[in-house]
Amino acid sequence: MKTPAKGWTGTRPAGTALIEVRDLEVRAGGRVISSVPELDLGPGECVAIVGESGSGKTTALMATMGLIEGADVSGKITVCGTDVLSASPRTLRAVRGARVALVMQSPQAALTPTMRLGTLMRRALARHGVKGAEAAERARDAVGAVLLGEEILRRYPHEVSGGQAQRFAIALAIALGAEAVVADEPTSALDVTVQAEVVAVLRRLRAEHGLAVLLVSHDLALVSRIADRVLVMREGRVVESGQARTVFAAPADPYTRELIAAVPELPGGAP
Ligand SMILES: Nc1ncnc2c1ncn2[C@@H]1O[C@H](COP(=O)(O)OP(=O)(O)OP(=O)(O)O)[C@@H](O)[C@H]1O
Repeated sequence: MKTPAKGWTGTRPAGTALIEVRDLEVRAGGRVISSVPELDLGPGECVAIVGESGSGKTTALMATMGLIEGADVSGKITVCGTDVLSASPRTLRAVRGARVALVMQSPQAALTPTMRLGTLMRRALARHGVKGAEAAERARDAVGAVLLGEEILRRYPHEVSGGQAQRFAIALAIALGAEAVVADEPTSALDVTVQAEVVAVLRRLRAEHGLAVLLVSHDLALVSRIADRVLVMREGRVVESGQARTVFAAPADPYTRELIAAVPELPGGAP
């Protein structure tokens, strides 16, 4: 029998997480800009990293995906069984391309402006060996899964809204068979109603497709609606981590209390 994972990460057997981070440290300019002692993301789970601007959230996420440049990264990072710090760029690209998808703040900027979304999806699928009728079916299913109509596939990036572009980016991940989405502030460029749509889509995909989500956000209200577990970062360190419900109901660290107090929608937040 496998040994259960330690601490707040729960009772999942060791080695079954999609993403496992231990003793991560990112150093730049002679200081530690981000350190995460322990982070596990299992199938269908949502883990959120929260904290003020500059606290090291994005750096932790980028290091996990093997995307840090100009800084030293140490520790142990495993994504879908791949040791990120020793893997070749090619292996890392394969993991990021298909099994774990990155969703950034402004997906529109990442879409080729002269290419219809359907063409873009077909090409991405073709790169992974999926063509013809199967590609068409996957594309239709994936846009349906993020609650977009099929006509989105005939549009160009400038013809869709920010929320639709964000959902399309998630659909692309689903079509490629991603098991996890790693999202950096996926809703911060969107207005409140559209943010709610993106959150609803992520929740649905977790429930129906078992999609795991690793989320960076400074939006605690959003995190409280979607995350199972949360890490609170300040000045490059994790000051508190645990089950989201527990952290939001009874924050142990004064900084977490401060963050929560600033959000009126949260219990414990200012009226
Ligand atoms: N390559 C680098 N070299 C030096 N400093 C860096 C580097 N990358 C990030 N930093 C610094 O590390 C700190 C953490 O940055 P990071 O972007 O991870 O914070 P964040 O919590 O995601 O903030 P935000 O919410 O504003 O994106 C910042 O002070 C940033 O300026």
